[in-house]
Amino acid sequence: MMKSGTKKERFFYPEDRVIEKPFNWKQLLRLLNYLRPYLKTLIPKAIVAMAVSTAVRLIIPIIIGVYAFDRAISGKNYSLLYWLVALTALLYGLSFVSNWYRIRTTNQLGQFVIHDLRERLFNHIQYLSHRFFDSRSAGSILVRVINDVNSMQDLFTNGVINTLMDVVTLIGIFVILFVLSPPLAVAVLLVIPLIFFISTKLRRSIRRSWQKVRMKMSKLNSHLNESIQGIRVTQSFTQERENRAYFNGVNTENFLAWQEASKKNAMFRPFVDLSNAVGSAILIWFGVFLIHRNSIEMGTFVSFSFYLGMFWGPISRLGQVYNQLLVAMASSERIFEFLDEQPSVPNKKNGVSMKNIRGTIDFDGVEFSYDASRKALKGITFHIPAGETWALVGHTGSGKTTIANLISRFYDVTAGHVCFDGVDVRNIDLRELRASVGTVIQETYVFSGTIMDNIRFGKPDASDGEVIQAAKAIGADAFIQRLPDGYLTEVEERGNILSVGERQLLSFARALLSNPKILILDEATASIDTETEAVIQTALKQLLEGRTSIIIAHRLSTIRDSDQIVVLNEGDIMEKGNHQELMNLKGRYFDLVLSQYNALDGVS
Ligand SMILES: Nc1ncnc2c1ncn2[C@@H]1O[C@H](COP(=O)(O)OP(=O)(O)OP(=O)(O)O)[C@@H](O)[C@H]1O
Repeated sequence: MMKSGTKKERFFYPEDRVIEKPFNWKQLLRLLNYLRPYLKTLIPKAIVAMAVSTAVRLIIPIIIGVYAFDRAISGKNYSLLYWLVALTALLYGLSFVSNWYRIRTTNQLGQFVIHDLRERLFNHIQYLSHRFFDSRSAGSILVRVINDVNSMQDLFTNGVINTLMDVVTLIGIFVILFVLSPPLAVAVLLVIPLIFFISTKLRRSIRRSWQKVRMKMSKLNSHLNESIQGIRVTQSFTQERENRAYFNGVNTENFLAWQEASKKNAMFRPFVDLSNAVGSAILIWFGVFLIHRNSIEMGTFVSFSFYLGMFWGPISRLGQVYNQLLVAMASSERIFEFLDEQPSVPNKKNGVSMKNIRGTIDFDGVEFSYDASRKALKGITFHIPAGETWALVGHTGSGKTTIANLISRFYDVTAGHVCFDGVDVRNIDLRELRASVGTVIQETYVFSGTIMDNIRFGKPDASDGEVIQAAKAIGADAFIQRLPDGYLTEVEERGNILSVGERQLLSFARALLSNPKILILDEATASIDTETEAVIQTALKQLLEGRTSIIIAHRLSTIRDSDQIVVLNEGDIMEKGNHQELMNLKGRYFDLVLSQYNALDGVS
């Protein structure tokens, strides 16, 4: 029987996301900086709207209590009462408009800030180097750009302006209560600690429980996603039962977390009612006592009951803002961590222009390590004259792709130099460098869009005619014509409707159209059948014409005509020469060729 520990490892989804972080002033200021573009536009509008609605809310209880009750009704001054009713209606109207305007502007403000932040984050991530993506899954990056940014929406929409409004309202209420009747004010304020407890402690505990539910839910999602994506492998290895057991486990965890959260949630409303009841009891008991003693008038009592109802909202929201802040601290820390990440391959300011590159490539004592523990390249030196085609061969893991990665400067060398036309790639403008190097890799990425768009990817201004010409030259036209809408067929992300070989042809056409001076074909013909290969061998000749090319291939038949073949072994060059020279040498290359022919003989 399989040990449960092994089982857990198979489906491991880290729950490393800390939901809350302690309050940090510096980080808050950095966050608030995102409000800066709106300091002269939306923020003043929101503040004016907020001030008007707060003032109206504070005034109305006095008009009703002190003026309507004590002056107009007690004094039987009915014309005053009519005026007061009209005034109150007007003020409520004003409050309605200003509130609507405040909510609209604060929502806009929140959306703008989130939009800016997300745009900035995405832009920044786009320019980060391969090393960054090596150590992170696409999912974890996605979570930061979507969820972490989203979780700050509340803070920017409701947090900033509403906090100001709530603070002003609370101070206003306190001042008015103490002016109206200090003893009754003290008595009524006794309820505040209870409200505070509910709105912070209880609410936070409820919120954490819901967060736990969300985390379990996301674990469930991850597993579901993996299960569906890998269903073919699961079924072929008959692992459905294992899968189901794990899914049931996570599903139950999710259910239990939900049960706990809803139990706590159920306590919230009764506690709110309790605090209202306690407040009203104090007001009635002590208020009536004070009326009896003629210390306050009826109107003051009425105003107090209005204000008592107004406590709950601001205090509760202020408690919530604090919680929002703690969540924003955690999310913003993760966002800033990405924003502070500098590309490990920096673009040099005023780098050398490569617009008229000839295309010589030099490796001079190049060493490279992906991680400190082992070297992927151990001192490689070669000189590729412009326009030549070189092939890299060698066992899996011998460093072929690494050489290609260094030519495109996806990584920087650990020691030595990589030069184009004698200029170290670190001194060349990165955009121009990458524009000069075209790469066709085995796992061609197909973007959602039409076939036409996908070929046009490397040269967005190419005309339809140019695209079709490139596809024809590479022998891709035939299969494209067979698709339902030809060049206008929509291919989903990752191009599931295309075979691996077809995707490969697409990327050849893409490379031909972008017309790079240096071309790297990394195992590019591996998934193409021999018949198609014959077609594209001819096309390849055209593709390689006038460019410096590096072909990485396991299938040695594709590289026979290369000017030079470099045989790599564990990050070192073992042999170098053209096909005939290396065959005469009867060394590693000879063995490789022989073993491939023997394998083919065995098949036939
Ligand atoms: N992103 C990476 N992070 C860490 N190590 C890596 C990374 N990419 C490759 N390696 C390691 O570097 C070594 C060289 O890998 P490279 O991809 O250059 O081999 P290759 O000759 O192209 O192999 P293949 O023929 O299988 O494509 C291997 O040992 C590999 O495990």
